[in-house]
Amino acid sequence: MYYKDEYCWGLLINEDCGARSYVDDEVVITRLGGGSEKENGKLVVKKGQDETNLLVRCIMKSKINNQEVGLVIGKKNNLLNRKLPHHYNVMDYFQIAKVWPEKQDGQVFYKVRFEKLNISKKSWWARKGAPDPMPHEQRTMHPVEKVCPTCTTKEMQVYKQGWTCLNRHCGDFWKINGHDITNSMDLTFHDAFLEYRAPPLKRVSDTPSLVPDRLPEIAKKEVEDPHFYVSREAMRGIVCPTCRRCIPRRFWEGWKCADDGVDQGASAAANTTNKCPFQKWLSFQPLSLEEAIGTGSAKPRRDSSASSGYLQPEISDTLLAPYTIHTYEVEGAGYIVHFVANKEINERPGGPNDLFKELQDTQLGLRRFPLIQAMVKGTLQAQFGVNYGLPYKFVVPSASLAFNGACDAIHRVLGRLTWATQRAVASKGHTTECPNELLVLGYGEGQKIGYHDDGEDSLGPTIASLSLGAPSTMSIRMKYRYYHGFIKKSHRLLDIDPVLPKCENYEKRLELKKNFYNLPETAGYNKLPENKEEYEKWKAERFGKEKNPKTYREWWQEYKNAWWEMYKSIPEKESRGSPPDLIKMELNHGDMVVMHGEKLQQYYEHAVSVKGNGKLRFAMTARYIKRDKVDKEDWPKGDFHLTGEQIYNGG
Ligand SMILES: O=C(O)CCC(=O)C(=O)O
Repeated sequence: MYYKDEYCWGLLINEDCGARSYVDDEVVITRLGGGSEKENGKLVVKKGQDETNLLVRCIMKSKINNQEVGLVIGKKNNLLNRKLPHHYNVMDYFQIAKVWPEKQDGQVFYKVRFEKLNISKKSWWARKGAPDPMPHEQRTMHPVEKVCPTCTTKEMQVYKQGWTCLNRHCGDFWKINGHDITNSMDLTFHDAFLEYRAPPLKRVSDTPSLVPDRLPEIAKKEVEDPHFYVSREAMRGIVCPTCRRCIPRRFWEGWKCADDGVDQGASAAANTTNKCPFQKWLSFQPLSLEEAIGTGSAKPRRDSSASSGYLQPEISDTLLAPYTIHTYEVEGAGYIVHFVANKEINERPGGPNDLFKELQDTQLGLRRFPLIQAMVKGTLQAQFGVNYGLPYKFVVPSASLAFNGACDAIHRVLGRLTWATQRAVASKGHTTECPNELLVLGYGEGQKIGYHDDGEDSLGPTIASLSLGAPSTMSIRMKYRYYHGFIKKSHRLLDIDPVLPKCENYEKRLELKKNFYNLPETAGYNKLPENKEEYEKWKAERFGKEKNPKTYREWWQEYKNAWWEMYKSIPEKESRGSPPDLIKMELNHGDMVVMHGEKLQQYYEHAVSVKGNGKLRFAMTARYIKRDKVDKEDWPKGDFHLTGEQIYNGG
């Protein structure tokens, strides 16, 4: 359901709309989603709904206030017995004719009957050969109505099998002729219930078209604003004027309807190939640095972490001058080095100011990739990207470009990040591999990348990034499961819990763990097994011998009980939310960040958002990808040879 202000504005009907779900040329009946699970291929209602349920509240509010609802039918919905043209197909505006509770698997849940608003016109999804619709005034069919003898509610007959009271608080609810409906699956809708038409809805608002034509407005905006292409509005999709398909803005250059060049996008998910020739390329005028940064974006040279309740960095103006260096020690995980740039660094020939300009003047091939973990398969990332060198997770291998042949700016960025990688790690007395991959991300107005990690097993432990253009904030926090000690969805306790410093209930959790492992009281968190191997070794030593009076299962059960006892004793407000940010870094034009430590990616996650009204930001992130994790034929893509000015020495 798409809802706002507790109004239902739109609904997607896809697979599994529940028992008796129904779609014809004008009527749609569906259950309000949520609370059911598939068991042996059958949808079983596990959790009931009542009037306090958000979806029920939204649908009721829309019904009472005569709010029309836009319906979208998904390809997986087979109630129409026809092949639908797209993955998701906009039907039309509907009115909510009836909302009522039903009972199944011992749970009460809600159903909705929608009626198409404009019934004077044949629906595009109407059966082949269906006659023209009858005028509204000739539709006289109406279901029989009865007054419930127990609660006096007047109710229409919904089911063929007989009349039932649909007031869920009445003793006669879900009874036919005084008998409980035991097998609700046998019920069918009465013909009159399907065929009656509610009085036409007085439309309350000037509802926008469900298939908006944005092209005239885009043409106007492009004339008014030479930087329209990075605006929020320019990031939205359009409807193809040729084939009526929704086209997301997949390309930096604009919109293209055909699927060519889309490897894992929405069309791949829908398993279709579209060859429509329509494309709309935007006009581009490069942004100056001032325009990209935007007005009103404060430019603190110190991280927020340096001045508030976050993890404090160690600050040095001399370590790698002219950069100011902020070093964050993330105990038990690794470290983060923030290279804070300044005017002198940025203005040097070939430096960040020049790079920002050159990157805009180059056709980089930026495009939006599908999110790896998306609720709806094929959903695209907000920002645009292009990958150089060995392929990284966002792209299919063939989409990564070789360093050889990349423009000079890319090589200079690589030079800077190679230098930053080596120097940051050397400042802590370590060494690391040089990068062989570079991901360029282009962010438009207000865009952000949500919390994620770069912790794939194909990656080395060091990640370096350079920020150009608009300022942004990088936030780093512990992952939910490590912060709380259990998995969010299943509430399953972590068997290998590292009990990291600053996690929730640190002391109590550490004490329980030390008891569990029989560790001395003085032992720190770093004595706990950290991986499966260490854990299995401990388990074999302790429980492998017959003489142990307790089995591992009993031991674990006792620990689990004690853990949840401890958890229950903590006020809910303090213990269930998202983990707090540990570090907040202000990334300004020319800044670089190096994260080092495998565990940093394993236990922590980071997010970056463009600040204020910043309009354009490039983030260039260099990593080392382990060659053996990549197809041999892609290896040459990671080879490069820097010459002259491309080699950076920190000036
Ligand atoms: O935008 C940035 O600075 C960082 C991008 C990022 O998190 C990534 O590439 O994984």
